[in-house]
Amino acid sequence: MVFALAAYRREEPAMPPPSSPAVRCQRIVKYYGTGDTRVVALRGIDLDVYKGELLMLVGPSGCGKTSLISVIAALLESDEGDCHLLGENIQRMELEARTVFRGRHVGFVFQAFNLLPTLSALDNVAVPLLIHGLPRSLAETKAGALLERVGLAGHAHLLPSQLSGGQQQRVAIARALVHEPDLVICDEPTSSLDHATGHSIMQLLRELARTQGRALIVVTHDPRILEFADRIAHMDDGRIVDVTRVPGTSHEI
Ligand SMILES: Nc1ncnc2c1ncn2[C@@H]1O[C@H](COP(=O)(O)OP(=O)(O)OP(=O)(O)O)[C@@H](O)[C@H]1O
Repeated sequence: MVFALAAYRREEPAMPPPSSPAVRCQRIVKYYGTGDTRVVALRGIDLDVYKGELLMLVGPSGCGKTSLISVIAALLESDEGDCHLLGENIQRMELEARTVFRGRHVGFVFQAFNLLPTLSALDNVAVPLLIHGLPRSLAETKAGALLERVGLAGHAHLLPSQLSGGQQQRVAIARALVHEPDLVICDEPTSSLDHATGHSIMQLLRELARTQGRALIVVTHDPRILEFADRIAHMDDGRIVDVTRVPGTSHEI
């Protein structure tokens, strides 16, 4: 499915032109299963994603979006081709090095928020920093600053169940960004939110990515948020069939 594009407004300051890509996929092929039951999920994907860029990945169910972001994040090994993240071929790394590299450089935002229900908003955001070995007081200071940045300074000590869906997604965004990753991967970040909340979440994601030069990949079925993209990669049957540049973008790649 190829989404129609309308005219878009641009409010953020222009970013400088990108240099080397944060993500470079070359001829990525992914199979599941063997023999008669083999499914070809990715059929030779070439894709670059640049720092400061928001790339949306769209297409019908089963076209390979989840497989592609999983290969990019090295959660899934491809069967052919290479994927470089920040110039590193992470698929070729040992498992432990790959996990450390992913933990340091990639942040994730999911449709279902995936917050830990017994931890406060502050502690949820601090978790990645504690995992990276930061002292608790420093982790909490950083987490608090990011909660403030996403507009939830007054909600730090509330549990996820005491927050609205939009507020929970803001906490999830703060958690995804607190360790300052170079790449943020968002899987359907707005699909459980109403239109206005989804809009404000996308605005926040784009601002936080752009001002800090991060690369953002957003998988979505939600045509209402396409206006936030710099580029839209349309997938079908394991291929990228079209890449649309959204009018007004400052990136000349
Ligand atoms: N673990 C698996 N085992 C077998 N086949 C799989 C597996 N995961 C995905 N597939 C198949 O691979 C193809 C691509 O799936 P994928 O989940 O990447 O698509 P998608 O575009 O993310 O779909 P959706 O929008 O529904 O999440 C589909 O045909 C799917 O059925």
